[in-house]
Amino acid sequence: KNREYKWKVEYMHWCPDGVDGVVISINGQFPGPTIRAIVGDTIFVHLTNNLPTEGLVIHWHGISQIGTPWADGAALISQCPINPGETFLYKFKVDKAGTYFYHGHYGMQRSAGLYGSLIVEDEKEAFHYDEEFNLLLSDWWHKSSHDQQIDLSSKPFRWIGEPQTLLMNGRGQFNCSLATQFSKFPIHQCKLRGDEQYAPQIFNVHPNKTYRLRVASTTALASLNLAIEGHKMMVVEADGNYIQPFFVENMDIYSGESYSILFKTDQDPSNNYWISISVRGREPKTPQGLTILNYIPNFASKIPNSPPPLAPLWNDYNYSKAFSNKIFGLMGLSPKPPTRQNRRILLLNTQNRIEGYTRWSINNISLVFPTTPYLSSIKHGINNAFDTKSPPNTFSKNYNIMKPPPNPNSTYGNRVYMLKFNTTIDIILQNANALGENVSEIHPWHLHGHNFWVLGYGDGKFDHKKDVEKFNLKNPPLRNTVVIFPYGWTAIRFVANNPGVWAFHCHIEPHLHLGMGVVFAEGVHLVKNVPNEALNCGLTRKMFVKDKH
Ligand SMILES: O=C1O[C@H]([C@@H](O)CO)C(O)=C1O
Repeated sequence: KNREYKWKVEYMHWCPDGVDGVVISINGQFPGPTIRAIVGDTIFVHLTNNLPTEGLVIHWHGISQIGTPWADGAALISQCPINPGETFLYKFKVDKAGTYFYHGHYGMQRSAGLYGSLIVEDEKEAFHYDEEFNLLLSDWWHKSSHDQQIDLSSKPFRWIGEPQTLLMNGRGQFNCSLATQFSKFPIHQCKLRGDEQYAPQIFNVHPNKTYRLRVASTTALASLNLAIEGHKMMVVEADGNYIQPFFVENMDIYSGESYSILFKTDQDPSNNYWISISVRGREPKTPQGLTILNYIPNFASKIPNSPPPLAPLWNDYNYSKAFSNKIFGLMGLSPKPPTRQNRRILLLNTQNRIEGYTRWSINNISLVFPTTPYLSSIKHGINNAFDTKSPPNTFSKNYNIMKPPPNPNSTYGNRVYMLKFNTTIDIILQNANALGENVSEIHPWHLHGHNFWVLGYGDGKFDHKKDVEKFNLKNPPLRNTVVIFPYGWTAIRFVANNPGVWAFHCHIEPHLHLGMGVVFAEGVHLVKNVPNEALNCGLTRKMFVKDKH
C-alpha cells in the first residue's frame, strides 16, 4: 500500500517543559506526526521546508533504503539539504516491521525538536498483546540549537552541558514535579489540567492485560534508564529485530536505539504507577522524567503511593554492560552472521584539538562534510568533491587508550571507506580516554542503510587473538545502533550489500557535529538515477540541475 503525506516544516513557539521555547514543528505538531505503516508499504513524504533561512533533511532511522539510498536523508552524504521554500519527495519502502523514528540530520536540527515516530507493523506480530503504546524519548535544552551549535564551534570550546529536561512524547516538566511529596529538593507540585503542552501523556491501562510499549530514544545527548514501577518488562524487539525475550525491572536505552517491551498490568489496580526515565553514563544534572501508568478507572491525577523508581547509579557501567549482554538474536527468526569476515576495520574514538578547537576524531580524523553529497559525486566519478585517499584502517598498536592523547592534535577530513560490494565487514569500535584525565564517555554508534550483528563487547584495548575467539557467532543480535562503553571496545559485523553511501557515527548530536563519524560507500555503480532534486548543491548543481529561470 502507498502511504502519502504532505509535511510542512517550520519553527513554532512551544512549551515542551513549562518554559516557553521554539521547536521545529511538522504540520504544527511537536513531536512530528507518527507514521504508521504495514511492512511492505511505500511511504511518500512531500516535505516542504518552511524554515526561513536554513536547509533541511530528514533521516528515516532504521529504514534500510534498499534501492533508494538518496532517500536516506543524511545531509551531504545522500542528498543536498532541501532549500528554504522547496519541496523534496522522500519515497521509500518499509521492508521490515519494527519500532523506528525519523529526525533531522543536518546541523543540530534534531536537538531543535525535529523528530517523530515511525512504526512498521507486521502482518502478524510474533507475540501476543492486547494493546500498544508508543514512547519517544528525547532531551531538551533552554538554549536554542543555534546557540548550542555556535558554542560547540567556538574557541575556547563551550560545551552545551546537560539537558534541562527529559521529554516523553515531547512532554516534560521543568518548573514543577509530579512527585513533589517524594522529592528531596524544594519544587512545586505540578498543577495541571492536562491540556498543557507540557502536561505528561498519561498511559491508560486496564488491569490484567498485556501491553506492548514501543520505545525509541532520539536524545541529543542523554543515555537513559527506563522503568515502570512495580512492573516487570519483557524485552522482545531491538531496533526492529527480534531478540530472545528476557525480563528486566528497568532498562538502559541509548540515543538511536529502539525497543519493544511487553508488560502485564498485574499490580494492585487501586493504585497508579510511575513510568520514569533517568540519566545514565553522565553525571546527572537533569531531573527524572515522569509520567503515570493509570489503571482505569482510577483518576489520572491519583499520584502513585510510592516514590518513582530509583535508577541505577549513573556510573555503574557494570549494570549497563549486564543489560547489553542479555541481548541475543532470537533463534529461528533472527538471521545468523556469516562465519568469516573479509575486512576488519578498527576505529579509535578520541577527543582532540584542531587549531585550538575541540573535536572528536576517528583514527585521528575529524569528519567534516564536503559541499557535494558523496552519493552523487562517487556515482558520477567527480573526484574533486572530496579527498579520495583511503582513510586509515586502524590506529597505532602502541596507542594507550587509558590516557589522554599524548599529542591531542588531529586533522579535519572527509575521506570515505570504500567497501567491496557484498563483502563481510567487521568493525571494532575502540573507546579511549578523552582530553581530560580519567574521562572516557559512552558513545552510541548508529549505522545507516544496514543492520549489523553485535559480536561482543570488551574492556580495554581490543586483542586480535583472544577477543576474536570470544565473538558470539551463534546468536548475536541484529541492531542499527550499539554503544561503546568507557575504555572498552565493541565489535560488529555487517554485509556491504546495500548500494549507496552510508554514515556511521556517534548518535550524540553534538559529537557528530564535532566530527565523530565515518562514511562507507559500497556498490555505488549499481545505484539507479538519483533524483535531480537531491543534487541542488555543490558540484552536482551545475551538472544536473537545469536553471528554471
Ligand atoms: O564532547 C564533549 O565535551 C565535553 C567535555 O569533554 C569537554 O568540555 C563533554 O562532556 C562531551 O561529551
